[in-house]
Amino acid sequence: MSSSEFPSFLSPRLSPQIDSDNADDASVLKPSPINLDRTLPPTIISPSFTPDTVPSTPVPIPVISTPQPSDGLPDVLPEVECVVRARIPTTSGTEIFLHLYKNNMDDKEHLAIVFGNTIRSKSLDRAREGETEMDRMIRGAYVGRLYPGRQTSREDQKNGEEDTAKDTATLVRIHSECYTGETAWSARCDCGEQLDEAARLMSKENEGIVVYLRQEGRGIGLREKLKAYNLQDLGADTVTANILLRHPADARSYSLATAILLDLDQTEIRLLTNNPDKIAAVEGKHREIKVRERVPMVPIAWRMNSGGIRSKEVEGYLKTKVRTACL
Ligand SMILES: Nc1nc2c(ncn2[C@@H]2O[C@H](COP(=O)(O)OP(=O)(O)OP(=O)(O)O)[C@@H](O)[C@H]2O)c(=O)[nH]1
Repeated sequence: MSSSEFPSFLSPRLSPQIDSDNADDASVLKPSPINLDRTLPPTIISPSFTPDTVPSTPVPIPVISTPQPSDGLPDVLPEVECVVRARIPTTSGTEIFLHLYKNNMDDKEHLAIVFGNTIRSKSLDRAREGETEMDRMIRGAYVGRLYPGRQTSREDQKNGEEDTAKDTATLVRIHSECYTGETAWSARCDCGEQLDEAARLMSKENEGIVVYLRQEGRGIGLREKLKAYNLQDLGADTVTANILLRHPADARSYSLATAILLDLDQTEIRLLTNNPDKIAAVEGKHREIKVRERVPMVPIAWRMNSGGIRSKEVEGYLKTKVRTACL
């Protein structure tokens, strides 16, 4: 199947209403060119970064040597346990398996969105004392598919679940929750678009994992992020706004993602990101996981004629983000 045959994975978003009788209104919605700061290093703003056409499938970049881990990686990974898993048929036609985790670090419900039916959680499959077959099926610890009247969690092993040897590392995206970008149609960032793009690429491979971490607003939470937006409207960039609020520029941590990936039996991955800090952080202090390749996430707005989020706010956000990017 060619990539063009895959359904769009875009979630329903508000589309601008253009009044055809009023050409002036329509011109307001025209995309404006990205005006990258001239002081950025040439390697980041080279023409290869904004080519006329960018392949819809990004070109992976092998990770030869991992960047030095940033300070503060924990010596011991948190403990995680997948407490429930469920099949989700999606609007694009792709089926995903949502894995909900608990952990010994916080009380949040972190998730793994698993594409394909070959990746399994070790903690989910582990037998629980005293549980019945029905208990196992209700918490999602079954193989194959559920159907009315099914009696056992362990049947159906070969029903659509082929144990074929893999020759490529799994495509993984570590995604931090962004209520504004994913739910409130925000054009201040491209988080929702990046989640959709990750889903599109994983649907294409019929395999992949989005680890969805509940660390809203680069870890400062929604309330503080909204204050940061007001500071941005007052002229600060996204990093300065955090600092003015006495928060670190980026308060996220990825050790839960490392632990969740290990629970899903992943030790070698291809990581979808532009953020160099994520590579070292997700590999863990003791290199529990190896990132074989980095797959860039070029914003759709930077691909010629490809649509994507356009607004003066998202341009400011991307401009700040590109300073730390490894595109
Ligand atoms: N504090 C703050 N957080 C923001 C802002 N805009 C988006 N976010 C949050 O940033 C997170 C996404 O991080 P980004 O830095 O955009 O991207 P990334 O995940 O580090 O990098 P990629 O893997 O390349 O996408 C989400 O949790 C968003 O809620 C902002 O202006 N201020």
